[in-house]
Amino acid sequence: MNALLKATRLTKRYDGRGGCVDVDCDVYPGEVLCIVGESGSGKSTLLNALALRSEIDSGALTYTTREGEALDLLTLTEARKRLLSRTEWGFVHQNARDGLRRNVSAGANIGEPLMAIGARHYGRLRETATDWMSRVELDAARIDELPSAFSGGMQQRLQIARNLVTGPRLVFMDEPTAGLDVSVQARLLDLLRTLTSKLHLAAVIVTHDIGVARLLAHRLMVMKDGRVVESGLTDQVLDDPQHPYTQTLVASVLPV
Ligand SMILES: Nc1ncnc2c1ncn2[C@@H]1O[C@H](COP(=O)(O)OP(=O)(O)OP(=O)(O)O)[C@@H](O)[C@H]1O
Repeated sequence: MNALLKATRLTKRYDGRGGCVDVDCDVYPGEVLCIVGESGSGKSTLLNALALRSEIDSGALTYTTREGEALDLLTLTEARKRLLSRTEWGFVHQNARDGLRRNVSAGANIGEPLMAIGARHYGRLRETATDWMSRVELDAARIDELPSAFSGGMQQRLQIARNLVTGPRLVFMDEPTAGLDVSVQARLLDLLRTLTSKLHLAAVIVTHDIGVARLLAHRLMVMKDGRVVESGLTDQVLDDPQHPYTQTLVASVLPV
């Protein structure tokens, strides 16, 4: 099976410091990859670089489209990047406020990405939005309410619906459950696991929470000081960590 997204020696630094360095990474169709590591290890920098949300210093990055076309992402025109992010990708922000439009209704938040790729039939847009409200376990009767009327966990569900409504193949998520109450977090993780599996969705998820990674990820990449120090199948990495840093990370969350 060919990788959907392939990064080779990807480097993004800030004035020669921080960021991420020489990262190799493959994401396969339907696979959930979690990037874990402590604060400042370079997780968000890498995620933003992979999702073309920041300039990359060096390395290679390719993506294979639905049609099987291998795109060199680093030489893509802005128009093509936009199309890619509207039709094949999603990006879920840690803070739902960054991924939702505050002054339009929940339904419009879900319908807008479809309109951006040409959908115009109001009745069908509303029907799809209603359907997606239910799929992310929101009360569809609240379709006309503004995002601010929903709780933090519900807003995150809305953001997920807005991202998935166009049927992307790859979704990037930056700490999607951070900052939520534990019980809200657990339900959201459950939903994410169900959706990624049902939709055969590939996802790259940044988290500092090993518990989140254990629940969601097929594969893990452990980062420290901007570099990947260990990667592999989730159970393998967490049950038999090889790098001393991973050992510390795993030991720090073992039940006492
Ligand atoms: N805009 C920036 N300007 C300068 N340095 C930055 C910038 N963004 C990140 N860095 C530095 O790059 C390194 C990696 O940061 P990054 O935010 O990618 O880590 P992270 O693992 O996502 O951390 P966190 O979990 O706290 O978000 C850190 O040393 C950080 O200080």
